[in-house]
Amino acid sequence: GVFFPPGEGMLGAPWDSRYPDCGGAMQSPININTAETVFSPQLRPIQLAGYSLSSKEMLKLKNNGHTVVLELPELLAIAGGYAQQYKAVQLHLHWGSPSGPGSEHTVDNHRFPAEIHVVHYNTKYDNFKEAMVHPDGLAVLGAFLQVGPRENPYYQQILEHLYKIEGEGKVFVPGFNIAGLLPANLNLYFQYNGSLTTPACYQTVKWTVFNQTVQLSQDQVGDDDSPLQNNFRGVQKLHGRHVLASFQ
Ligand SMILES: NS(=O)(=O)c1c(F)c(F)c(SCCc2ccc(C(=O)O)cc2)c(F)c1NC1CCCCCCC1
Ligand SMILES: [Zn+2]
Repeated sequence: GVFFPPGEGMLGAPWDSRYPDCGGAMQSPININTAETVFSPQLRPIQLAGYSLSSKEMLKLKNNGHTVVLELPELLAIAGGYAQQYKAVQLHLHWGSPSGPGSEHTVDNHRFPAEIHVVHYNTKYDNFKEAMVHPDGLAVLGAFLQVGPRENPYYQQILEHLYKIEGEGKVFVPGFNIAGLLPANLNLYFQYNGSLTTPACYQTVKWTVFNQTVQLSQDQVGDDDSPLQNNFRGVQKLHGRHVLASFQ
């Protein structure tokens, strides 16, 4: 299923008529205007723990009608860069179509071909359903995907199974080093308080958007017959929020 026009639900009605938070003042995604980011030296490098999974671990890959979701074991955790501990829930992708790019965040109004989101929840709550309604409940690591000369073997571990879940299906893929889906340099990032970019748009996400991009081959970024296209929400107003940067 294709996503509906940004900010609109499947019935053509704006999301916030059914989900009030979708009309809130701390919504995501946003355009990151690099001239207005605030350098914050206290932002430490993001550290990942437990991301390198054995191929004995089987991970569920499913097409939920909006995106492709890889469910992640709670073994994966953010071990640095956030004040509290967060454990992984799932990762998913946002992409465009042959007619245009599909990242959710933009940088200086530049939209990238695609964007990966690795969703984590704060372990002071019992599970992500409980966590996602609390302001410090979720942490999402976002990275932009760009077209490069070489195939990305880590993304290939997911993309090679997509044809099996064309409809709304699921398949199990062997574990691999999930960190390979993110940029090599986790020190350079933007951070701000925002929301889920899909209903119910809970304003409970501390977003980290990496400055370095991930390279995939042209074939990997998507061809015109991929079933899911343009599943990104339009950028939202900052309403006075500041975007922090871990670098100058
Ligand atoms: N960018 S994002 O993180 O807001 C996001 C999106 F933009 C998304 F578009 C999605 S997929 C659309 C929502 C959805 C639909 C079906 C199912 C299911 O059948 O399991 C689940 C979710 C999507 F799954 C997510 N991430 C989910 C948000 C819903 C639940 C909270 C925790 C998991 C992260
Ligand atoms: Zn997302």
